[in-house]
Amino acid sequence: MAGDHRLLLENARQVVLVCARGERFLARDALRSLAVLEGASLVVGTDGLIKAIGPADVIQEQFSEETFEERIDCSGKCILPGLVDAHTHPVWAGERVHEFAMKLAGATYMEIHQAGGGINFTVERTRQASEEELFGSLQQRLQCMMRAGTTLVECKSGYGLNLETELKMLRVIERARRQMAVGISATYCGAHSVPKGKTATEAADDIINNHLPKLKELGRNGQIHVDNIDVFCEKGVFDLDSTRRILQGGKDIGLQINFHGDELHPMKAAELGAELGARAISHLEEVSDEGIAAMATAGCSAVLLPTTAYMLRLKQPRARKMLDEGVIVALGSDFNPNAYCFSMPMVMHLACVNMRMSMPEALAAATINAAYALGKSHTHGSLEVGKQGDLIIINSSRE
Ligand SMILES: N=CN[C@@H](CCC(=O)O)C(=O)O
Ligand SMILES: [Zn+2]
Repeated sequence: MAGDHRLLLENARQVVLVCARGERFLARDALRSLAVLEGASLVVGTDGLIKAIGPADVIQEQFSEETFEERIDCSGKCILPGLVDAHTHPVWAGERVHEFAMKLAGATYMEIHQAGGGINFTVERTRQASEEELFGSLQQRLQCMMRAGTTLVECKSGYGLNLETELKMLRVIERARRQMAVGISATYCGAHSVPKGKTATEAADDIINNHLPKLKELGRNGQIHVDNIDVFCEKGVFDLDSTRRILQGGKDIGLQINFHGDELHPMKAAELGAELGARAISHLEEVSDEGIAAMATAGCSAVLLPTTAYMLRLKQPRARKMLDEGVIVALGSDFNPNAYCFSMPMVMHLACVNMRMSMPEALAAATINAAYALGKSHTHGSLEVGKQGDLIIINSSRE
């Protein structure tokens, strides 16, 4: 039924705005208390944007003459912004359950990787898979994420490594972006691993000379929209020099830098990211003190991935140190064949228990700060007038 507005959420016990003054991120003291309204209503317009939020009686009075396509009685319930998942690898074929058994028997992530398993195992299977098959599994995975409250998700390529398969993955992500009711930030991750038969330098040359020009062309004519460039900067994968060249190449064609760094070995990835103006760096289990300070100064966000440290039995990233130093801390599920988690609530829980983040810090990290990591905190990540009407209603009266 047509109406003046799409949606009226009435009389919620609590509306957790997260922030209310147009903040692009929350850090330091701003994380101590999030913006919350009690006994409030919220209106979403036909354009999908938030039109009004306020005390239930004020909204009722203000909109008394207007019609809504849908009204939901939120008495006794709590409204939150949709969750933002800042790091996922959701396009792939081929299970890696056998590797879980190997890890349980003592093998490390890198031992499996160097023996041709891990990412390169998934690359083989993903190269063989049809676009239709990849789209079908992506659709199902995104639906699972949405059911757990995610409304904006970063999606990486990176199981193709050659141009043909990287483009196939990016087309699949583009199709989901156009067809599905979830926000997507697309990341080109052609430097996720060094392909068989190439050195890291050769792979970097191929990316810079062949992949990036093609992405630029496809972006220009509107065929594929890519937001971010990623590299797995790690000992035995891409060293600091190759990482720098690839990220700079991506930045030169207008992509935001958002990469894997300082995960298994200290690489000075954080220092590099700060220098290059990176939006975000993920993992950071092995980040240096200098790297943390550089990220705080540069406004480069840290995307922490509690499922990785849990799955691989790594030491936890130093979330408390980062928060104390003023780094913008965000969270991601890292959904991939090695860390099979769709749920940002589970990620927030692990962040609280294992990384010692407070509940408000975890919620900000999974909303406004994750949106910042994707360059989308002007439109996503909090409930404020003019922002996207992405929200979740939970049958619980309090934040
Ligand atoms: N560390 C690199 N990439 C992924 C793992 C991908 C895989 O193992 O397939 C991560 O973020 O955890
Ligand atoms: Zn990753």
